[in-house]
Amino acid sequence: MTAHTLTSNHPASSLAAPPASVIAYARGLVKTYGAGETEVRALDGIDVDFARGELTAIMGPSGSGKSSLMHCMAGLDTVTSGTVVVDDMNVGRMSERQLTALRRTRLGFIFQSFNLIPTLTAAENITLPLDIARRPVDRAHFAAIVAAVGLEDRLHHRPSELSGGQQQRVACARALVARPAVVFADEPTGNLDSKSAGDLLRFLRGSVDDLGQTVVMVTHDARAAAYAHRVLFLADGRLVHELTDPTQASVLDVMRSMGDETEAEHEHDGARR
Ligand SMILES: Nc1ncnc2c1ncn2[C@@H]1O[C@H](COP(=O)(O)OP(=O)(O)OP(=O)(O)O)[C@@H](O)[C@H]1O
Repeated sequence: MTAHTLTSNHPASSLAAPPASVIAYARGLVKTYGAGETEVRALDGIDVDFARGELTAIMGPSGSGKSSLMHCMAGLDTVTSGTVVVDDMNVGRMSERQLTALRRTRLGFIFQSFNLIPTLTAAENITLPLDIARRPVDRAHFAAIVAAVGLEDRLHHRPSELSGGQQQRVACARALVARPAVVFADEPTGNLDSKSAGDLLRFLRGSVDDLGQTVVMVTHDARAAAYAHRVLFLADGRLVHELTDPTQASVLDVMRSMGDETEAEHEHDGARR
């Protein structure tokens, strides 16, 4: 395990070009909501690199900017200032049409609430991004992903006929089927029991280790973060800490040192259950 406090929120590092192993990065990323007295600075000058073929977790107290960072990186929200590059594309300079195309063809998404189409079967939900983009389905890749998430005998079921864990595995398969450059997962285990959460996290980590996928995951859960190669910690819209090869204990230690006692104690109780 390696831990260090980050000091990269300064202008000089904004000029540093990332190495080729970086698939997505932000430089001087600022995101504000509202204006005048009601302005909220959700991201306060973030410099960050996301390595190709790694699972990166983003943690931090409620309101620290985790979702804002993910949404800006994924072209789901506009950037106030700074640069965001994903898969060699400057997300901040793209039109809404280009962003839609980027999200459909180069990015995968997994949300806490699964976001499946209720009238489609599991198989149809999984291939939806390719069908919308009118791209052919690589049947061998489809079969490999479906087998990896253990959904072979559920492909013809609709979401209402699946458990929460199975629905999230469908969402995972959907995120991976188009071989995206990056999968963004926002609290993917937030609605799952601990067994289903463990299954999903093992699968996500496996997609990185076995398929070379890149995954960026926002989570409150120290157990989930321990599946990552690297954990980034946000506070007040800044990157304040980073762990490589984290364990649940090392993540909880950082959360406590950041004063995130409530979350840390909650996680500790959860770990004992
Ligand atoms: N659409 C919005 N309009 C106004 N303020 C917003 C909006 N979205 C986020 N914020 C504010 O920006 C800050 C960062 O929010 P963000 O959702 O990114 O934090 P978070 O770390 O993901 O929080 P949580 O863990 O509670 O989901 C918060 O102060 C939040 O209230």
